[in-house]
Amino acid sequence: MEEKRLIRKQIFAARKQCADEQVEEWSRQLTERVIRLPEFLQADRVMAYADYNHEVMTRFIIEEAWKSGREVAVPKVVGKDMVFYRLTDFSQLAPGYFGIPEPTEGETVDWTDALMIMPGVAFDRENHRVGYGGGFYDRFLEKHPDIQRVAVAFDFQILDQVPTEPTDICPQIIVTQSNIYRNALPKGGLINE
Ligand SMILES: Nc1nc2c(c(=O)[nH]1)N(C=O)[C@@H](CNc1ccc(C(=O)N[C@@H](CCC(=O)O)C(=O)O)cc1)CN2
Ligand SMILES: Nc1ncnc2c1ncn2[C@@H]1O[C@H](COP(=O)(O)OP(=O)(O)OP(=O)(O)O)[C@@H](O)[C@H]1O
Repeated sequence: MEEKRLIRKQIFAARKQCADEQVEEWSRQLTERVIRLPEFLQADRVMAYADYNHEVMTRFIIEEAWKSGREVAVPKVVGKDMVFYRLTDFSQLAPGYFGIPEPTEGETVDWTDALMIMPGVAFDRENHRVGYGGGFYDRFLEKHPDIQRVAVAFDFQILDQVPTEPTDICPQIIVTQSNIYRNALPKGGLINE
């Protein structure tokens, strides 16, 4: 869809403009919110992603998860699917699909009950999500309905409205450096924490 293409273009440009230090600072702030969520505290398993190109850095969330004894996995693209591999050290990652850091080898996991930290390009306050357009998360989540979905994004990735499709699976919670959006509340209500 043309509108999604324009949104991706706009957000990629904004992400590119951010200084590395800014991305890191916001990612650290956002991590503090994520690790205080009851959903995170209750999770034994965290399905994260390995960031690239100024996405929200997941390194601090992953380190916190390890520190508190939680298991962590990250995705690798295999054909049209994502396969999650257990991650115990960042040295297990190497540039893969479109240069995204991916696990090179190791143990795959098939968790049905876990907390997922989702990436995304843009979101709106009703928790609709636009990704890179591969449909990887929608296809994976369709098969894993019990996985809790927490998206992470910078404030500039939250738009008034983003286009949706019937196959989209939205995050239940979006965390930015300054807000938490929960779609269980009316109109995806805003909670300041
Ligand atoms: N860090 C990270 N890992 C992830 C995702 C993600 O969003 N972030 N994914 C989430 O699905 C999956 C990979 N999905 C992708 C889907 C399409 C393209 C792609 O076509 N990239 C091109 C064009 C980008 C564009 O301009 O639209 C490129 O990078 O050149 C890349 C990744 C799995 N791993
Ligand atoms: N459950 C599904 N089954 C089959 N096709 C799907 C499914 N979910 C999405 N698709 C298709 O995948 C394509 C990309 O979907 P979409 O634009 O929503 O990707 P995205 O969520 O932005 O990307 P990503 O999840 O990779 O970040 C679309 O053509 C869509 O119809």
